[in-house]
Amino acid sequence: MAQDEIIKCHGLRKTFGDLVAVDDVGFAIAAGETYGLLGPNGAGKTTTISMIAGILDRDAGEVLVCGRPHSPSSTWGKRRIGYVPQELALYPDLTARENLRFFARLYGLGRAGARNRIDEVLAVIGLTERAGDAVKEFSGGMKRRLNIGVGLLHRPPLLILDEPTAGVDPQSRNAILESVATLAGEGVAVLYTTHYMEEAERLCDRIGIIDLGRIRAEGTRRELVGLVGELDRITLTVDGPPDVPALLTVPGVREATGHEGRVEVMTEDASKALPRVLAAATDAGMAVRAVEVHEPNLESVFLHLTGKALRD
Ligand SMILES: Nc1ncnc2c1ncn2[C@@H]1O[C@H](COP(=O)(O)OP(=O)(O)OP(=O)(O)O)[C@@H](O)[C@H]1O
Repeated sequence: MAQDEIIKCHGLRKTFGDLVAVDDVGFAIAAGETYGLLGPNGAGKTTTISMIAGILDRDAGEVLVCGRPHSPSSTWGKRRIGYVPQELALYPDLTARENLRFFARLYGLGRAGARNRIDEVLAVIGLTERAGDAVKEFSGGMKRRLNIGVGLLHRPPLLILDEPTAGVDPQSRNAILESVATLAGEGVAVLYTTHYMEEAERLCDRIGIIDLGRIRAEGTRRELVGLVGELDRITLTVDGPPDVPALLTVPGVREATGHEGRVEVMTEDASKALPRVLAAATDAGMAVRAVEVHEPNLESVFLHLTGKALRD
């Protein structure tokens, strides 16, 4: 195994009667890396991570946690996984701290160790100030954050989050995304499922696009976009007719087209090409009035791969 590979799975398959919910799914996640499973409702995300977490039997395939085979009966692996399902598992009449204390005891944390860890976890999920309030007074997003906190108590090297921001308020959504980034920064491997393209783009180092139970493509955002041959587009608004041939000589520019007042430049990486394009435009005597950059997103990749939109 690669030295810092926390989770590796391959050939995962699960059927429910005639329905193949997950088919030949595999990926690996290193320490400190956030891997996103991006796909629409029913794509097979929950089924996949349930098999990895060891709460659902698989029909085929293998899961390795820190290099060791993992199965639903493996407590060694489960101790290394923090699994946060979509459903909340909290006691509404208890405070946030009491909930964490209860679960810390379940995990077998000693009293003193638990106290420190609970404080750390409350800070990570941004609920320190509300620690003494009953959970029934919390917003949906705060409950979701506390649920994540429960999954972190035993310091798992792998954190699995199932659509953690679905239906939460923007403030909690942001807090959740920031917590995940902090945890990854501390070396936790994160497996994150979502059908929000923006979240996958913002948070995930690598993304597996899943549809109808299969991973259709995998890579960084840029790799995925490159896979379908999509280019970044820089649009310049200029005075008068543009000098298109001058822009075509700029390194990194693949295409340029223009007409009175406007020119469009296609490039593999707009952030690299933009300064050069602007310099070339100025050198060629074009007066640039406005610049617009359009980078193709995962929505267009998903559409290209599956022929349908990520969200209906
Ligand atoms: N216990 C089950 N029995 C029968 N079918 C199931 C079961 N669990 C999941 N499925 C089906 O398997 C497919 C994959 O479902 P899964 O929940 O893994 O998708 P998902 O990508 O997580 O979607 P969602 O975001 O809606 O949870 C769906 O067609 C679903 O209806």
